[in-house]
Amino acid sequence: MLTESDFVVVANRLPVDLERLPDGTTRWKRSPGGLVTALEPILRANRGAWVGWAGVADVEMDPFVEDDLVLHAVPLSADEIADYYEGFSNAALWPLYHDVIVRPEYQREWWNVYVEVNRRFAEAAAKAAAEGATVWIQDYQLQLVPKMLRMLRPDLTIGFFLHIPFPPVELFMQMPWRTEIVEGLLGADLIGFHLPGGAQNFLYLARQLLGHQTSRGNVGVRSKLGVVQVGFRTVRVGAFPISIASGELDEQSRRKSIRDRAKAIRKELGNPKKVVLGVDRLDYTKGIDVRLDALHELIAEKRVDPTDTVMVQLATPSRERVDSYVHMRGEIEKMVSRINGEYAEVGRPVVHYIHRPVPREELIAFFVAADVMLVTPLRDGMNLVAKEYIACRSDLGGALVLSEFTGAAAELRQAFLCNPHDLENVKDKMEAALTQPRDEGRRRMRALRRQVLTHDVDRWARSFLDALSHSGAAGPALIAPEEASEPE
Ligand SMILES: Nc1ncnc2c1ncn2[C@@H]1O[C@H](COP(=O)(O)OP(=O)(O)O)[C@@H](O)[C@H]1O
Ligand SMILES: O=P(O)(O)OC[C@H]1O[C@H](O[C@H]2O[C@H](CO)[C@@H](O)[C@H](O)[C@H]2O)[C@H](O)[C@@H](O)[C@@H]1O
Repeated sequence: MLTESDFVVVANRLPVDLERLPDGTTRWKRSPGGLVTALEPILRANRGAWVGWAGVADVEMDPFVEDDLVLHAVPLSADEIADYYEGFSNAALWPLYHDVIVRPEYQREWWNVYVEVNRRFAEAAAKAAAEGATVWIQDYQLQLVPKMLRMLRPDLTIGFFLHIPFPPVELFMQMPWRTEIVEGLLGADLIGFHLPGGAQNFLYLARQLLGHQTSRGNVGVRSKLGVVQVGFRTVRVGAFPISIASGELDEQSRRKSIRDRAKAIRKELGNPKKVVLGVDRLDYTKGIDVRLDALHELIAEKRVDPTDTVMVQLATPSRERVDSYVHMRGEIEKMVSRINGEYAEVGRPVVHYIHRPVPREELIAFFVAADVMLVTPLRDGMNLVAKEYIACRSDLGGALVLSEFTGAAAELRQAFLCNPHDLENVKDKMEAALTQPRDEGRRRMRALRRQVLTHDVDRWARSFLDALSHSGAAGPALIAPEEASEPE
């Protein structure tokens, strides 16, 4: 029988996905995102557990251990996936929080199921947590869990982190269940956002919408936390920009096998003078259409030569049953065909488009191979791809074109920053990145690397958890991994 844990992470997804194989059997596939990499040492040192959905419908099982982590699978039926995940999370909250790039749909039935599923996650977390434990809830899919969990388990220290932007107040006010959401979040002891702006938007709502007393000064980055007084409880609000396991990626990208593969990729692309790369989930927030439009016009204006420049767009399928994603996929694929139809030669496409996830090592080789990385979201909470590209460029080569509307732009100031709503500006920045003098490129990349290598995901997790351990109702601080004895 598994014991209760002193540190529990609650996220929509488990760090493993259950795969159903053609012969009817199943297996767990590890999906080592940045979050699990960052939290693994703390999870291990604190008898940690992870509560989340297995990625497929109707998985009901007792808690189990996988790769030394205790996993609690929260079952979701096919209808719940449609209403809670595809519906309320990804067709209402996601577009609302990303500047209503597409119109959010506020369906009452989706909301009811969102409440029900949040309750199930809260109950699972309450079961997994030991007396006085720390529970860290992740992201927009679970905004009601902090309050629900506090009602079930007032002894816990509860943190919440939002991975996507928290929208301007005027947009948030569209949400029919806006009061419930702000109240849900206020169940936490510490609420984290990527940027101070998100934290300040939230403080304003806590004050104006719910009438709580709040601090009024500016929130800092990993400093100067805001405060909301909720009865006798003090809730803290702060900005903690997430990052990647940059040291590990730097090390991997230096390996000979990766360098050789990067050369081979350039060769397979026909050894063009310039390789331009995009790497995204296929999501309308990512501005894949913006960069294709820009490339198309640059070629038409003869500012880019399609015989010596090649673009590769790696696009992981995402949320494929949500209408806006289906529509956008069609649009992107038309744009790729149009550019190739007008400018490609037989056997030499201008845009290579791959609608599949790429294995990690291959992805790193693409980062090493690319002269220009295009990250052009219309809005993005952080954007880890931008940081991954930089971590992979120990050669100080390459150039990053980065949208000002990403969280990453606040830190990566030496990138070619662009406004994705201004196509001429995107074109100018792409051209500047393609033609930058070598020394300027090295200077920019050196500064970008200094930022990314000193601010890794471990620092992100520690800064949040340190602030949480110092928050009002906090129990004992978590054990730092180096203080803990080795697991048996
Ligand atoms: N085509 C792809 N193949 C493999 N991994 C991908 C692909 N596209 C994105 N990824 C990975 O998914 C993660 C995306 O994180 P991020 O840029 O923060 O955006 P989001 O979480 O919104 O998708 C990165 O770690 C990136 O390397
Ligand atoms: O779980 P999915 O629906 O397949 O979506 C994948 C994840 O997308 C979002 O990522 C965000 O978090 C990143 C890390 O903080 C950040 O860099 C990025 O800007 C965000 O978009 C989402 O927030 C996650 O919950 C999803 O799992």
